[in-house]
Amino acid sequence: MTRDIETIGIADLFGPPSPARDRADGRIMAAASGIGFMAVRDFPGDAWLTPDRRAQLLRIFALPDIEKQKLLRWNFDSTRKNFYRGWFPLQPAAVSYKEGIDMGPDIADAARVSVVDDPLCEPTPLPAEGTLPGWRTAAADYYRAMERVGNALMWSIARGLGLPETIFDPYFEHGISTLRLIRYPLRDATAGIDTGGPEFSVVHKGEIRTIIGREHADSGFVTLLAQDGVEGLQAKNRADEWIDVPPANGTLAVNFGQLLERWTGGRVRATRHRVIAPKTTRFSIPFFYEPRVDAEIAPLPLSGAEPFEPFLYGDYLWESATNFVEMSGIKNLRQPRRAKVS
Ligand SMILES: O=C(O)CCC(=O)C(=O)O
Ligand SMILES: [Fe+2]
Repeated sequence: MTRDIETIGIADLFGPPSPARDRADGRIMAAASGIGFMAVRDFPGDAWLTPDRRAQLLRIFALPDIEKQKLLRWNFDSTRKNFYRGWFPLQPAAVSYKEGIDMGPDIADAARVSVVDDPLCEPTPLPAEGTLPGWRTAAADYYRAMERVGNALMWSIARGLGLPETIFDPYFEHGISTLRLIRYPLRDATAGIDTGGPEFSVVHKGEIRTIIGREHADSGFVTLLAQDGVEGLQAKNRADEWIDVPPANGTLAVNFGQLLERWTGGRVRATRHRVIAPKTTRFSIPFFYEPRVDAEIAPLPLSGAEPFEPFLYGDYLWESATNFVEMSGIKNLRQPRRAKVS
């Protein structure tokens, strides 16, 4: 088992079966079942991972407040009809000090919002084209590039588990992956918020650092995270130590979500992570690769894996995602589509 976060070239995942692809599969599975974090490079769409290209997406943060407010979610502006997609503003009293936007598959293809009455499938409020020319096209392109990487990793993980590589495919057709853009500004020392408590700060290499992203594990299958050159992300290793996940151009940090951990009976690890305040504003771009809302998640044919009661992805996701502070106050707005067997 490796202690550090490995960088893995994944070009071979996009080609035919080969010894090189087998080696990449092996390294990915070792990361997935070991530390639960890796960095990947060399894939179609990796041209996105430069400061200039990321800046095309991050332009949205320079919009005047009045434009951002038009994108707010219902829990921040009750005149809005969107609950799950859209803008979350800074919440100064919360440990997580960030603003940003959550975008769904309709960003890549407008036909991919569902007519079903489900907030998990609602359309994403987006800035008008005239306000941010070319931005929607860039975000659509980025979303599609990340879906492709997520898909390639999904196939690799299936092979790594000794399962047919297409075993997950039906679950991911019409998936509801989220592209999120985040900005963590420096905390405003004059805001009157007492950040002196232990939940707000940690000692890192002898220095007191404020936490700006609360410790958590992600909910979905895999997360593909583009960092924007500024440090701060940390992952918890198996020895329960916090290790830095340094940003590097041309790479995505990858971690595995709780869905995959449950699905594989714990064979893959959903690693906990957090963000500590850097010296400058931090931006990050996570892409949460996720199945369709009505996917029925049942135990995989893995020997020795703990069985579990099948569940619907949407029910599980809503329960999990609405615990995060940017989704506060909406849990009761969606009822499980399947009653729990008690
Ligand atoms: O900003 C980061 O680097 C981490 C973001 C994150 O963990 C999340 O949004 O789930
Ligand atoms: Fe996360």
